[in-house]
Amino acid sequence: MTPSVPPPPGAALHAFDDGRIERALDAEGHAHVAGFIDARTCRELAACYGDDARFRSTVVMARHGFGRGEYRYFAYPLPPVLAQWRTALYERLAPIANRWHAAMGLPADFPPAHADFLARCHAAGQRRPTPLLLRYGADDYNCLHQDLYGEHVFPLQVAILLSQPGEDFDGGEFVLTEQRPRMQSRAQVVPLRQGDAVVFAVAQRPVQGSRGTYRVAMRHGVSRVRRGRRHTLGLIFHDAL
Ligand SMILES: O=C(O)CCC(=O)C(=O)O
Ligand SMILES: [Fe+2]
Repeated sequence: MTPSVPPPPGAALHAFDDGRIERALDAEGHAHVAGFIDARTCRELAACYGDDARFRSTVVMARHGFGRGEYRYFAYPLPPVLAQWRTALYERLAPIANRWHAAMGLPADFPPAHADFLARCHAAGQRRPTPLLLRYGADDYNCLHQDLYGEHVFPLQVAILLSQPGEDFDGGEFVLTEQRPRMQSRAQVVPLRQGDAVVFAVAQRPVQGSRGTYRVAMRHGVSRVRRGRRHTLGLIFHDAL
């Protein structure tokens, strides 16, 4: 595929253009992109957490039974680099999203440009931006969940680890579970390092079985942080009601 949106600064988009991400997504429902952004960019993004003017809302997870820790949703306009990454990543993931939806018997009509998909979200009342920064301290964790915010759902999302395991924090592993029909859940840990991204299914993915394709339900979360401070950036492609 020749992307029409050039790679934005600071992110290793080439990893998306050689088919490796697509093959991993098809096989496992997630793809680990090592070294997606550099350590300096990680530190700059994590440092934004305290900048109130950038955010539309703050969620204290314990208040909602979501876990322990905090996250903040960015306000529009997004910081330019996030807007560029969101646009460029969407364009690379939309063909995969369409193929997955077709395989699952769902509408496979995600437009090639993110602006057109956002216009669809906004017309349905999903107008609030969903990119977020998460912050965890010792004993914090994120319960298994699905980031669904309305009728319009783009089936893939991206998380980027901004802190360095073993230095900034211990524990706090990124966990994915999948549940096949009539089977117990299977967990996978993605061993992210600082600056790594994980692309993963928001809620479900197609799996090819001997009797055709079936849907597997996916959830993600974070195990307990044992020490230190952990920051993550989340990029979700649908907006929220
Ligand atoms: O902190 C994490 O690694 C998980 C973040 C998350 O739930 C998300 O980006 O949707
Ligand atoms: Fe999430």
